[in-house]
Amino acid sequence: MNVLKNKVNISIIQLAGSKPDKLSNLKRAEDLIKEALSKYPKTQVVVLPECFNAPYSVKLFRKYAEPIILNDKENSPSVYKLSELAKTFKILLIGGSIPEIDLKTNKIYNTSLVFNSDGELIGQHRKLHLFDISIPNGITFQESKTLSAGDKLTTINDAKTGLNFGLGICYDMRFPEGAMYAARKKNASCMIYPSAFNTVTGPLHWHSLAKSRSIDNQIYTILCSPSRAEEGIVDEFGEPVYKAYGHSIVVDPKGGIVCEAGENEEILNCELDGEFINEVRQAIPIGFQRRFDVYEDVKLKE
Ligand SMILES: NC(=O)CCC(=O)C(=O)O
Repeated sequence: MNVLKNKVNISIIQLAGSKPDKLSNLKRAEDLIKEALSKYPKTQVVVLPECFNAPYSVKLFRKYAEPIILNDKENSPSVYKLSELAKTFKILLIGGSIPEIDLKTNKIYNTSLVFNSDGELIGQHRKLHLFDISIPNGITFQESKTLSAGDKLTTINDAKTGLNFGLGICYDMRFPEGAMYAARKKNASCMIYPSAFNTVTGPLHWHSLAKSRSIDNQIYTILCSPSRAEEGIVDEFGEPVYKAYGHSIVVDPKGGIVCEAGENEEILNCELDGEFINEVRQAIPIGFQRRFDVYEDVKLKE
């Protein structure tokens, strides 16, 4: 089965660590999308990082959260802006993630929204695995202090670009099942993870995780990070709250790095090639060689 018919051109935007002013974060995203399209006019898909519109801070998620209401510039400025950008620039926009408030339950989520080139919301993913870790002398972060977890895996098939992909947010990439589900059950050609690793776990696992998700499933893996400002991501008082790793990256279905950013703001661009996925799958045919007769208990149910 052809997993991706035509090549798809994608730009990954490593935006500056999100500042306390939401509207200026949205403006920065707009400016860099414009720049991406002028540098890479073939761009069909644009990806932004996790929590690109607000400081990535457990204490601040609620303050910055907005409901997902379409066409409501006042109450949902980020949703409005993402839709407008997708439509204006005629792109499939993976809008990083934003803190979302569900007005019915008052719960807060870390949510990624996807808009097609008509500005229509065609998918949304609430971070499924909350980033709760505590590494002695390293980093402690407890998203679950203020966030609730989503309860669905997300795959999105965009008819206009032909891109069928799985969507996760950052820590979700540590759980291989989401990528397995997208690739094996939904025939996705890539996994896209708006992310914000940090300077402790980034050097440890970032590249290995991207390569693992690709090699296991013979798909592309795309990780989009904020850039690493020297002072880190700061709150409204200028206090550092998080230091993002940077190194946004695209890994191909064979596990090779297609492109990788450094630590500063940067735009990556590459093509996703379905033919290459087919070649890798023919050369190393693990898709047909799985022994579910032996490990039935970990089989994804048909
Ligand atoms: N924003 C996140 O989910 C960070 C995940 C992370 O750094 C990790 O090591 O996993």
